[in-house]
Amino acid sequence: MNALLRTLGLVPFFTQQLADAAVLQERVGRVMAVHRSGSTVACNSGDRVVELSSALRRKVAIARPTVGDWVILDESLSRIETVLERKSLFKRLGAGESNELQPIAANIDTLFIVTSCNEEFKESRLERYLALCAEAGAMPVIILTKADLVEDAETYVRRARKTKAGVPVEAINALDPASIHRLLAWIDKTSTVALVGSSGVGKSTILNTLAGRVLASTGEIRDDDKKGRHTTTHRELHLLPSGGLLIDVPGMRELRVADIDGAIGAVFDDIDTLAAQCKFADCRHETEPGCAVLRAIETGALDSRRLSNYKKLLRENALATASLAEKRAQGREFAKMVKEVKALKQKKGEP
Ligand SMILES: Nc1nc2c(ncn2[C@@H]2O[C@H](COP(=O)(O)OP(=O)(O)OP(=O)(O)O)[C@@H](O)[C@H]2O)c(=O)[nH]1
Ligand SMILES: [Zn+2]
Repeated sequence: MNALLRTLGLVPFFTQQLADAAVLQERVGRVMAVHRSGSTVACNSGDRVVELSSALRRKVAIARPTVGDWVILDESLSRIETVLERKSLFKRLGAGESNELQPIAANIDTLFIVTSCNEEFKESRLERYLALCAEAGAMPVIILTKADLVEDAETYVRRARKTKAGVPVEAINALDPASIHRLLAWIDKTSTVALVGSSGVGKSTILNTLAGRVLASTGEIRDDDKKGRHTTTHRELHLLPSGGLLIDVPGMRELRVADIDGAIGAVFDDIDTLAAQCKFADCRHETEPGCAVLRAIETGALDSRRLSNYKKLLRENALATASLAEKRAQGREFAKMVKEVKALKQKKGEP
Protein backbone atom coordinates (compact mmCIF):
# COMPACT_ATOMS: atom_id res chain seq x y z
CA MET A 1 0.00 0.00 0.00
CA ASN A 2 1.09 3.54 -0.64
CA ALA A 3 3.33 4.90 2.12
CA LEU A 4 1.99 8.46 2.16
CA LEU A 5 -1.63 7.41 2.34
CA ARG A 6 -0.76 4.95 5.07
CA THR A 7 0.85 7.76 7.04
CA LEU A 8 -2.43 9.58 6.73
CA GLY A 9 -4.21 6.62 8.31
CA LEU A 10 -5.31 4.57 5.30
CA VAL A 11 -5.77 1.15 6.88
CA PRO A 12 -7.39 -2.04 5.47
CA PHE A 13 -10.82 -0.97 6.76
CA PHE A 14 -10.81 1.64 3.96
CA THR A 15 -8.75 -0.10 1.23
CA GLN A 16 -11.14 -3.04 1.41
CA GLN A 17 -13.84 -0.69 0.18
CA LEU A 18 -11.87 0.06 -2.99
CA ALA A 19 -12.10 -2.43 -5.82
CA ASP A 20 -9.95 -0.52 -8.30
CA ALA A 21 -6.19 -0.26 -7.64
CA ALA A 22 -5.82 2.75 -9.94
CA VAL A 23 -8.45 4.64 -7.99
CA LEU A 24 -6.56 3.78 -4.82
CA GLN A 25 -3.33 5.16 -6.23
CA GLU A 26 -4.62 8.35 -7.80
CA ARG A 27 -8.00 9.41 -6.53
CA VAL A 28 -8.20 8.48 -2.86
CA GLY A 29 -7.57 11.13 -0.25
CA ARG A 30 -8.31 12.23 3.26
CA VAL A 31 -10.23 15.36 4.16
CA MET A 32 -7.74 17.35 6.27
CA ALA A 33 -9.89 20.46 6.73
CA VAL A 34 -13.27 21.83 5.74
CA HIS A 35 -13.65 25.55 5.11
CA ARG A 36 -16.05 27.90 3.43
CA SER A 37 -14.45 27.64 0.00
CA GLY A 38 -14.17 23.86 -0.02
CA SER A 39 -12.38 20.94 1.55
CA THR A 40 -8.64 20.35 1.66
CA VAL A 41 -8.00 16.76 0.63
CA ALA A 42 -4.57 15.17 0.97
CA CYS A 43 -3.85 12.59 -1.72
CA ASN A 44 -0.83 11.03 -3.39
CA SER A 45 -0.27 13.98 -5.68
CA GLY A 46 -0.42 16.51 -2.84
CA ASP A 47 -3.03 18.62 -1.08
CA ARG A 48 -5.90 20.06 -3.09
CA VAL A 49 -8.86 22.23 -2.29
CA VAL A 50 -11.89 20.54 -3.81
CA GLU A 51 -15.67 20.94 -4.08
CA LEU A 52 -18.46 18.43 -3.66
CA SER A 53 -20.03 16.64 -6.61
CA SER A 54 -23.58 17.80 -7.27
CA ALA A 55 -24.83 14.39 -6.16
CA LEU A 56 -23.09 14.77 -2.80
CA ARG A 57 -24.38 18.31 -2.39
CA ARG A 58 -27.93 17.01 -2.64
CA LYS A 59 -27.40 14.46 0.13
CA VAL A 60 -28.37 14.97 3.76
CA ALA A 61 -25.72 16.71 5.86
CA ILE A 62 -24.59 13.57 7.67
CA ALA A 63 -23.71 11.88 4.35
CA ARG A 64 -21.53 14.77 3.18
CA PRO A 65 -17.77 14.71 3.84
CA THR A 66 -16.32 16.08 7.06
CA VAL A 67 -12.80 16.40 8.41
CA GLY A 68 -11.18 12.97 8.76
CA ASP A 69 -13.22 11.34 6.00
CA TRP A 70 -11.61 9.14 3.36
CA VAL A 71 -12.98 10.11 -0.04
CA ILE A 72 -12.70 9.33 -3.74
CA LEU A 73 -12.20 12.29 -6.08
CA ASP A 74 -13.44 12.57 -9.65
CA GLU A 75 -10.97 12.08 -12.52
CA SER A 76 -10.07 15.76 -12.69
CA LEU A 77 -9.26 15.63 -8.95
CA SER A 78 -11.38 18.69 -8.31
CA ARG A 79 -14.52 17.21 -6.75
CA ILE A 80 -15.33 14.69 -4.05
CA GLU A 81 -17.48 11.93 -5.52
CA THR A 82 -17.70 9.33 -2.77
CA VAL A 83 -17.30 9.24 0.98
CA LEU A 84 -15.97 5.88 2.16
CA GLU A 85 -17.74 4.07 4.97
CA ARG A 86 -16.62 5.56 8.30
CA LYS A 87 -14.90 3.74 11.14
CA SER A 88 -16.29 6.21 13.63
CA LEU A 89 -18.22 9.47 13.50
CA PHE A 90 -18.75 12.39 15.86
CA LYS A 91 -21.97 14.15 14.99
CA ARG A 92 -24.32 16.74 16.40
CA LEU A 93 -27.87 17.88 16.05
CA GLY A 94 -27.89 21.26 14.32
CA ALA A 95 -29.46 24.06 16.34
CA GLY A 96 -32.72 25.83 15.52
CA GLU A 97 -34.46 25.38 12.18
CA SER A 98 -31.96 22.98 10.65
CA ASN A 99 -32.62 20.40 13.33
CA GLU A 100 -30.69 17.75 11.43
CA LEU A 101 -27.67 15.59 12.19
CA GLN A 102 -24.36 17.09 11.10
CA PRO A 103 -20.99 15.31 10.95
CA ILE A 104 -18.24 16.86 13.12
CA ALA A 105 -15.23 14.57 12.64
CA ALA A 106 -14.89 11.15 11.03
CA ASN A 107 -12.59 8.18 11.55
CA ILE A 108 -11.28 9.22 14.96
CA ASP A 109 -9.72 6.22 16.72
CA THR A 110 -9.00 7.77 20.09
CA LEU A 111 -10.55 10.69 21.92
CA PHE A 112 -8.36 12.62 24.37
CA ILE A 113 -10.78 14.10 26.88
CA VAL A 114 -8.78 16.95 28.40
CA THR A 115 -9.61 18.44 31.79
CA SER A 116 -7.46 20.02 34.47
CA CYS A 117 -6.67 19.37 38.13
CA ASN A 118 -8.60 22.33 39.50
CA GLU A 119 -12.19 23.58 39.90
CA GLU A 120 -12.70 23.05 36.16
CA PHE A 121 -12.70 19.27 36.81
CA LYS A 122 -16.26 17.92 36.81
CA GLU A 123 -17.19 14.24 36.74
CA SER A 124 -20.48 15.08 35.03
CA ARG A 125 -18.71 16.73 32.12
CA LEU A 126 -16.42 13.70 31.75
CA GLU A 127 -19.44 11.38 31.73
CA ARG A 128 -21.02 13.46 28.97
CA TYR A 129 -17.87 13.29 26.84
CA LEU A 130 -17.54 9.55 27.53
CA ALA A 131 -21.08 8.97 26.25
CA LEU A 132 -20.38 11.02 23.10
CA CYS A 133 -17.19 9.03 22.59
CA ALA A 134 -18.97 5.68 22.99
CA GLU A 135 -21.65 6.82 20.56
CA ALA A 136 -19.05 7.90 17.99
CA GLY A 137 -17.21 4.58 18.23
CA ALA A 138 -13.87 5.92 19.49
CA MET A 139 -11.69 4.89 22.44
CA PRO A 140 -11.49 7.43 25.28
CA VAL A 141 -8.40 8.50 27.25
CA ILE A 142 -8.85 11.06 30.03
CA ILE A 143 -5.98 13.58 30.25
CA LEU A 144 -5.64 15.59 33.45
CA THR A 145 -3.48 18.68 32.87
CA LYS A 146 -2.00 21.08 35.43
CA ALA A 147 -0.99 18.18 37.65
CA ASP A 148 2.10 20.31 38.49
CA LEU A 149 -0.08 22.92 40.18
CA VAL A 150 -1.61 20.64 42.82
CA GLU A 151 -0.29 18.39 45.54
CA ASP A 152 -2.98 15.75 45.21
CA ALA A 153 -3.17 14.99 41.49
CA GLU A 154 -3.84 11.37 42.51
CA THR A 155 -7.22 12.40 43.96
CA TYR A 156 -8.23 13.72 40.54
CA VAL A 157 -6.96 10.55 38.87
CA ARG A 158 -9.08 8.45 41.23
CA ARG A 159 -12.17 10.57 40.62
CA ALA A 160 -11.63 10.39 36.84
CA ARG A 161 -11.24 6.59 36.92
CA LYS A 162 -14.62 6.27 38.61
CA THR A 163 -16.44 7.88 35.66
CA LYS A 164 -16.10 4.69 33.66
CA ALA A 165 -14.59 1.34 34.58
CA GLY A 166 -11.35 0.67 32.72
CA VAL A 167 -10.94 4.10 31.14
CA PRO A 168 -7.24 5.11 30.93
CA VAL A 169 -6.32 8.28 32.83
CA GLU A 170 -3.06 10.26 32.42
CA ALA A 171 -2.07 13.15 34.69
CA ILE A 172 0.41 15.51 33.03
CA ASN A 173 2.05 18.90 33.13
CA ALA A 174 1.34 20.20 29.66
CA LEU A 175 4.18 22.72 29.95
CA ASP A 176 6.70 19.89 30.28
CA PRO A 177 7.36 18.18 26.92
CA ALA A 178 8.59 14.98 28.60
CA SER A 179 5.25 14.75 30.40
CA ILE A 180 3.31 15.27 27.17
CA HIS A 181 5.38 12.68 25.34
CA ARG A 182 3.91 10.02 27.63
CA LEU A 183 0.71 10.54 25.63
CA LEU A 184 2.43 9.10 22.55
CA ALA A 185 1.76 5.67 24.04
CA TRP A 186 -1.87 6.28 23.01
CA ILE A 187 -1.10 7.44 19.46
CA ASP A 188 -0.36 4.68 16.95
CA LYS A 189 1.46 5.42 13.69
CA THR A 190 -1.74 5.23 11.67
CA SER A 191 -4.25 6.35 14.25
CA THR A 192 -6.20 9.58 14.47
CA VAL A 193 -6.67 11.27 17.82
CA ALA A 194 -9.09 14.08 18.61
CA LEU A 195 -8.75 16.49 21.53
CA VAL A 196 -11.77 17.85 23.34
CA GLY A 197 -12.16 19.86 26.51
CA SER A 198 -13.11 23.24 27.89
CA SER A 199 -11.28 26.41 26.99
CA GLY A 200 -8.00 26.86 28.86
CA VAL A 201 -7.39 23.24 29.86
CA GLY A 202 -4.28 22.99 27.65
CA LYS A 203 -5.46 21.48 24.35
CA SER A 204 -3.41 23.88 22.19
CA THR A 205 -0.37 23.36 24.40
CA ILE A 206 -0.63 19.58 23.93
CA LEU A 207 -1.25 19.91 20.20
CA ASN A 208 1.71 22.26 19.67
CA THR A 209 4.11 20.15 21.73
CA LEU A 210 3.17 16.92 19.95
CA ALA A 211 3.31 18.59 16.54
CA GLY A 212 6.69 20.10 17.38
CA ARG A 213 5.62 23.53 16.13
CA VAL A 214 3.02 26.17 16.83
CA LEU A 215 -0.24 25.21 15.16
CA ALA A 216 -2.73 26.73 17.55
CA SER A 217 -2.34 29.73 19.77
CA THR A 218 -2.27 29.16 23.50
CA GLY A 219 -3.70 31.37 26.22
CA GLU A 220 -0.56 33.43 26.53
CA ILE A 221 -0.01 36.64 24.59
CA ARG A 222 2.44 35.89 21.82
CA ASP A 223 5.37 38.27 21.57
CA ASP A 224 5.68 38.17 17.80
CA ASP A 225 2.34 39.68 16.85
CA LYS A 226 0.79 40.75 20.19
CA LYS A 227 -2.47 39.34 18.97
CA GLY A 228 -3.03 37.46 22.18
CA ARG A 229 -5.41 34.59 22.51
CA HIS A 230 -7.78 33.50 19.87
CA THR A 231 -9.80 30.38 20.32
CA THR A 232 -9.47 27.67 17.75
CA THR A 233 -12.50 27.90 15.49
CA HIS A 234 -11.86 25.52 12.63
CA ARG A 235 -11.20 21.82 12.61
CA GLU A 236 -8.07 20.56 10.95
CA LEU A 237 -6.11 17.31 10.98
CA HIS A 238 -2.42 17.62 11.84
CA LEU A 239 0.16 15.02 10.91
CA LEU A 240 2.53 14.39 13.84
CA PRO A 241 6.29 13.98 13.30
CA SER A 242 6.18 10.87 15.48
CA GLY A 243 3.37 9.37 13.39
CA GLY A 244 -0.38 9.54 13.78
CA LEU A 245 -2.75 12.45 13.32
CA LEU A 246 -4.26 14.89 15.77
CA ILE A 247 -7.28 17.17 15.58
CA ASP A 248 -8.66 19.76 17.95
CA VAL A 249 -12.45 19.69 18.01
CA PRO A 250 -13.70 23.04 19.25
CA GLY A 251 -17.18 23.44 20.61
CA MET A 252 -17.83 19.79 21.22
CA ARG A 253 -19.06 20.39 24.74
CA GLU A 254 -22.37 21.77 23.59
CA LEU A 255 -22.91 18.94 21.13
CA ARG A 256 -26.58 18.12 21.14
CA VAL A 257 -27.08 14.52 20.21
CA ALA A 258 -30.08 12.27 19.83
CA ASP A 259 -30.60 8.53 19.86
CA ILE A 260 -27.68 7.79 22.16
CA ASP A 261 -29.31 6.05 25.12
CA GLY A 262 -27.24 2.94 24.35
CA ALA A 263 -23.99 4.91 24.60
CA ILE A 264 -25.14 6.64 27.80
CA GLY A 265 -26.00 3.24 29.26
CA ALA A 266 -22.49 2.00 28.38
CA VAL A 267 -20.93 4.73 30.54
CA PHE A 268 -23.30 4.05 33.44
CA ASP A 269 -23.29 0.26 33.22
CA ASP A 270 -22.62 0.07 36.98
CA ILE A 271 -26.02 1.67 37.60
CA ASP A 272 -27.69 -0.64 35.07
CA THR A 273 -26.19 -3.64 36.86
CA LEU A 274 -27.56 -2.39 40.19
CA ALA A 275 -30.94 -1.63 38.59
CA ALA A 276 -31.27 -5.27 37.57
CA GLN A 277 -31.55 -6.06 41.30
CA CYS A 278 -34.33 -3.53 42.03
CA LYS A 279 -37.56 -5.08 43.30
CA PHE A 280 -39.63 -3.59 40.45
CA ALA A 281 -38.55 -4.15 36.87
CA ASP A 282 -39.68 -0.62 35.95
CA CYS A 283 -38.05 1.00 39.03
CA ARG A 284 -37.22 4.67 38.46
CA HIS A 285 -34.85 4.75 41.46
CA GLU A 286 -36.69 7.63 43.06
CA THR A 287 -38.71 6.51 46.09
CA GLU A 288 -39.51 2.89 45.27
CA PRO A 289 -39.12 0.26 48.01
CA GLY A 290 -36.53 -2.42 47.33
CA CYS A 291 -34.49 -0.13 45.05
CA ALA A 292 -30.94 -1.46 44.75
CA VAL A 293 -29.67 1.81 43.26
CA LEU A 294 -30.91 3.93 46.18
CA ARG A 295 -29.49 1.35 48.58
CA ALA A 296 -26.07 1.71 46.90
CA ILE A 297 -26.26 5.49 47.40
CA GLU A 298 -27.13 4.98 51.09
CA THR A 299 -24.15 2.70 51.67
CA GLY A 300 -21.83 5.06 49.79
CA ALA A 301 -21.13 2.56 46.99
CA LEU A 302 -22.67 4.94 44.45
CA ASP A 303 -22.50 8.72 44.24
CA SER A 304 -25.93 10.42 44.08
CA ARG A 305 -24.38 12.95 41.68
CA ARG A 306 -23.69 10.12 39.25
CA LEU A 307 -27.28 8.89 39.34
CA SER A 308 -28.61 12.44 38.80
CA ASN A 309 -26.29 12.96 35.86
CA TYR A 310 -27.34 9.62 34.34
CA LYS A 311 -31.00 10.66 34.57
CA LYS A 312 -30.20 14.12 33.24
CA LEU A 313 -28.35 12.80 30.18
CA LEU A 314 -31.17 10.33 29.46
CA ARG A 315 -33.77 13.12 29.76
CA GLU A 316 -31.80 15.42 27.45
CA ASN A 317 -31.36 12.61 24.96
CA ALA A 318 -35.08 11.75 25.05
CA LEU A 319 -35.98 15.38 24.28
CA ALA A 320 -33.50 15.61 21.40
CA THR A 321 -34.62 12.24 20.02
CA ALA A 322 -38.26 13.37 20.09
CA SER A 323 -37.47 16.57 18.21
CA LEU A 324 -35.46 14.64 15.64
CA ALA A 325 -38.31 12.16 15.19
CA GLU A 326 -40.72 15.05 14.72
CA LYS A 327 -38.45 16.61 12.12
CA ARG A 328 -38.20 13.29 10.26
CA ALA A 329 -41.97 12.86 10.36
CA GLN A 330 -42.38 16.38 8.97
CA GLY A 331 -39.96 15.50 6.18
CA ARG A 332 -42.00 12.40 5.36
CA GLU A 333 -45.26 14.40 5.42
CA PHE A 334 -43.75 16.92 3.03
CA ALA A 335 -42.47 14.23 0.64
CA LYS A 336 -45.92 12.62 0.67
CA MET A 337 -47.58 15.94 -0.12
CA VAL A 338 -45.21 16.62 -3.05
CA LYS A 339 -45.98 13.15 -4.40
CA GLU A 340 -49.74 13.71 -4.10
CA VAL A 341 -49.57 17.09 -5.85
CA LYS A 342 -47.52 15.56 -8.67
CA ALA A 343 -50.00 12.70 -9.06
CA LEU A 344 -52.88 15.17 -9.13
CA LYS A 345 -51.18 17.31 -11.77
CA GLN A 346 -50.50 14.22 -13.86
CA LYS A 347 -54.15 13.24 -13.64
CA LYS A 348 -55.16 16.70 -14.82
CA GLY A 349 -52.59 16.48 -17.62
CA GLU A 350 -50.54 19.39 -16.27
CA PRO A 351 -46.70 19.28 -16.63
N1 LIG B 1 1.23 24.97 34.87
C1 LIG B 1 0.55 24.47 33.86
N2 LIG B 1 -0.04 25.31 32.95
C2 LIG B 1 -0.73 24.77 31.92
C3 LIG B 1 -0.87 23.38 31.75
N3 LIG B 1 -1.63 23.14 30.65
C4 LIG B 1 -1.94 24.36 30.14
N4 LIG B 1 -1.39 25.36 30.90
C5 LIG B 1 -1.56 26.82 30.65
O1 LIG B 1 -2.94 27.09 30.58
C6 LIG B 1 -3.22 28.11 29.60
C7 LIG B 1 -4.25 27.63 28.59
O2 LIG B 1 -3.70 26.59 27.78
P1 LIG B 1 -4.17 26.36 26.26
O3 LIG B 1 -3.29 25.29 25.70
O4 LIG B 1 -4.24 27.63 25.52
O5 LIG B 1 -5.64 25.82 26.48
P2 LIG B 1 -6.73 25.38 25.39
O6 LIG B 1 -7.42 24.20 25.95
O7 LIG B 1 -6.08 25.20 24.06
O8 LIG B 1 -7.71 26.61 25.33
P3 LIG B 1 -8.65 27.09 24.09
O9 LIG B 1 -7.76 27.37 22.92
O10 LIG B 1 -9.33 28.31 24.63
O11 LIG B 1 -9.62 25.97 23.83
C8 LIG B 1 -1.87 28.46 28.98
O12 LIG B 1 -1.38 29.61 29.60
C9 LIG B 1 -1.00 27.25 29.30
O13 LIG B 1 0.35 27.58 29.37
C10 LIG B 1 -0.23 22.50 32.73
O14 LIG B 1 -0.31 21.27 32.67
N5 LIG B 1 0.44 23.11 33.73
ZN1 LIG C 1 -34.34 1.14 41.57
